[in-house]
Parts: sequence; structure tokens; C-alpha cells
Amino acid sequence: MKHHVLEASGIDVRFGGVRALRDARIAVRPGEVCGLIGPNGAGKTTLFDVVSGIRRPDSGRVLLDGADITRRSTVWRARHGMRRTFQRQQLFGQLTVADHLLVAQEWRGGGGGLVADAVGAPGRRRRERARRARASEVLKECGLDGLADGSAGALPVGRARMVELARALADPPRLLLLDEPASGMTAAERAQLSAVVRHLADETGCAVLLVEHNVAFVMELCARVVVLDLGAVLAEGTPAEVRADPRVREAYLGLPARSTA
Ligand SMILES: Nc1ncnc2c1ncn2[C@@H]1O[C@H](COP(=O)(O)OP(=O)(O)OP(=O)(O)O)[C@@H](O)[C@H]1O
Repeated sequence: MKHHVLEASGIDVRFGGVRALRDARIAVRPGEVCGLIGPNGAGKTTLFDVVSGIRRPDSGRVLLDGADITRRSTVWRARHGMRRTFQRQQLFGQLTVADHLLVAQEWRGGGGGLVADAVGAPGRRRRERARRARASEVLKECGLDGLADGSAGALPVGRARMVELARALADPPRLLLLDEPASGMTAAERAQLSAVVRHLADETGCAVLLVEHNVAFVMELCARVVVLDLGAVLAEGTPAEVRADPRVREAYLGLPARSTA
């Protein structure tokens, strides 16, 4: 069996008197698309914050490819293949769509620094071309190629969410955390989002963890679903197992505990 790309366990986070996470855990294998669902306030975003390094847990460990990264910075995690989108849109309104994908690759540096920039060194130009080609490839895959030169600030919400996804993919991720990626999307956009995520997982082995309130979307896309409630894992399993779990049906899905299906 494949090792875990992400393994977080024993995670506790307190905000004053509020226990946002209590002994929470999450694990995702390469090529797996795992859904993280639960009622409002269950701790999903806080768990994302801990995994991505925005928040240090009061206790617990986060492992990336088996190495303890609990104390590593967000930048370190990003440079080791972790990408994240946020519940609230995080685009640069003044930049073009294509620029978002170029910026995402910029951290690798141009090679040769300012001098290479100033003299237009061949290596620098080659890398620039490769980045533009990569940006075009990802934009096409995400159905955004016709929008590449438009301002990101002018996009409707569903397209803007797709740009956030494309930016996360521009420099290929090893672990992708998506926080409500389908919110505000049309049915056609959701279908495209599903196709891109599935292709990413299948073809590159990227591990994907996604928080989403659209349960039908999660159940259709994810092979495994983890349910958080009151900061702890309430249930986990295949979509069918989770849907049939009486605790999940009552606590989250608003269905009678006993399945009649
Ligand atoms: N910065 C903060 N300060 C104080 N309490 C917080 C903070 N962030 C989150 N909380 C509390 O921690 C708990 C978990 O919140 P979190 O946002 O992680 O839940 P969630 O499952 O992502 O919810 P939603 O589905 O509404 O986004 C909630 O009780 C919330 O009010």
C-alpha cells in the first residue's frame, strides 16, 4: 500500500475557551482525492490552516511524505509541493489571469539574477518561455485559455475560483488543499473542476484534500470522505459508507439516522 503524502494526527487547536480541533486527524495517499466535510464550525478550515502552516497546533504532528513538518513555515511547505486555495477568493484584481500563473512559478527564480535579466541571458529567456508554456497548458486544461489576457478582477465568481485552482497547479503540486472550490460555480464549471482534479490525481499522483459544503459534489468526486464534527473525526470511509453512517446522517446530512435506501 502506498505511503501517505499527508498525515496529521493528534491535532488540538484552542481559541481561548473554544476547542476548534480535538485530537483531529487526516491522512491522504498519492493520487487520492479525499473529501473533508462537516457542519459549520466543525474545524475544517482550522485543520487546513494547521496542515498549510498558517496556524501552529497546540498539540499534534503534521507529516509530509513521512517527515515531520509541524514547525515548518508556510513558505517551506509551498516550496515542497503543498498548495492551497482559500474559502474567500484571493486573486490580484489588477493582474491578468496568465500573470497569476507566472507569479506562481516565479519563486524558482530566473537563473542568473538581475544581471541575467538585464542582459536577457539565453537561460533566463528559455525559462521564461517554459513558464509561459506551462501557464498556457494549465489555463487550457482549466478552460481559461480564452481569458488569459483579461483582468482577473473582472471575472465572475466561478471563473475566478478556476483561476485560483489554475494558479495552484502552475507549479505542479504534490499535495493540494482546496477550501470550498465549487462555491459559486455553475453545474458546468463544477463538472470541469471535477475533471481537472481527477486528472491531476490520476496522472500526477498529487494527493488532494478538499473541503466542500456541496455534499453531492464531494460524494461524486472523492473516493474517501472524512467527516469532522465539533473538532473531531466523526466518521470516515467511502461515500456510500459515510452516507449510511447514522451519526453522519443526523449530525450533518439532516437525514433520518436509519437509511431507507
Ligand atoms: N481566529 C479564530 N478565533 C476564534 N475562534 C475561531 C477562530 N477561527 C475559528 N474559530 C472557531 O473555531 C471553530 C472551528 O472553525 P472553522 O472555521 O475551522 O470551522 P469550519 O468547519 O471551517 O466552518 P465553516 O464550514 O463555517 O467554514 C469554530 O467554533 C470557530 O468559531
